[in-house]
Amino acid sequence: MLEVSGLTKTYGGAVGCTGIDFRMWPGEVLGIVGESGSGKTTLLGLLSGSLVADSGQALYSDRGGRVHDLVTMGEAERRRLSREEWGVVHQNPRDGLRLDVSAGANVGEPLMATGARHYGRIRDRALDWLTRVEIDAGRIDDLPRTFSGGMQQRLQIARNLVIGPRLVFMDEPTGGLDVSVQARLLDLIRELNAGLGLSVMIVTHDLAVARLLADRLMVMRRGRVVEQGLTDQILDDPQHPYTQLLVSSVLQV
Ligand SMILES: Nc1ncnc2c1ncn2[C@@H]1O[C@H](COP(=O)(O)OP(=O)(O)OP(=O)(O)O)[C@@H](O)[C@H]1O
Repeated sequence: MLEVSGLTKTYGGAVGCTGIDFRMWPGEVLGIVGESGSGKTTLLGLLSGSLVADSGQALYSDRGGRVHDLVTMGEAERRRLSREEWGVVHQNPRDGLRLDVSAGANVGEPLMATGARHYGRIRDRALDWLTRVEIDAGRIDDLPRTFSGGMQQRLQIARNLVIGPRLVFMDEPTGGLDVSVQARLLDLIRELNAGLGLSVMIVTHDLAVARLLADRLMVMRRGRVVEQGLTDQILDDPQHPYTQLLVSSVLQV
């Protein structure tokens, strides 16, 4: 579904990420781990369209089997893919929600953006998704600002998944949530991945989150991928000295 080679982004003289090579298959959860500043968010931004790469290639095969290079594709096509095939879940739900409209409208809007017009059906779909992410149906007309952090995060997930995306980018989706809320959210992401065959690229600095969710891991350091492979293999038998340090929790904060 995604084949990335030589992807590079610098900020002035500073390296964001460089020479990134990897592949991603449909239905897979790919975890990106590494210390702060290792380039995880930069990589996610390059793929999801919020940043522009300096060089490299990222070939994405869409639902219809058409291949697009995310580095060189036009803005109109990128917007179409964002609307119809991708989701982006931000660490801070406030970055991914509209706080001044109701929970129902937050979930309904992406449907309208993809052409849905029938109010009753849009509301039904929104209601269905609120229930799936365990938000009480009675809260459909409430503003997200009246929700707890965990509820806002689940609402952000519903807003992203209502259009039935193929690929969802998640940047530390459970960061800043307390442990029990985090556990429920991780269960939810797992269910959605298994139930919908959704592909997920998830950035986390938390190896326990990576272990629970990811089929495969990429370990980043100073803008480069130092090791990648099956999650169990990487965490149980790390080969690169940096991964060994990471796993032995010396670098975990
Ligand atoms: N807008 C920017 N301007 C200048 N440098 C930046 C910018 N964004 C990121 N960088 C630099 O690029 C490098 C990679 O940053 P990035 O945010 O991608 O890392 P990260 O692994 O996501 O870190 P964190 O876990 O702290 O979010 C860092 O050295 C960072 O200082």
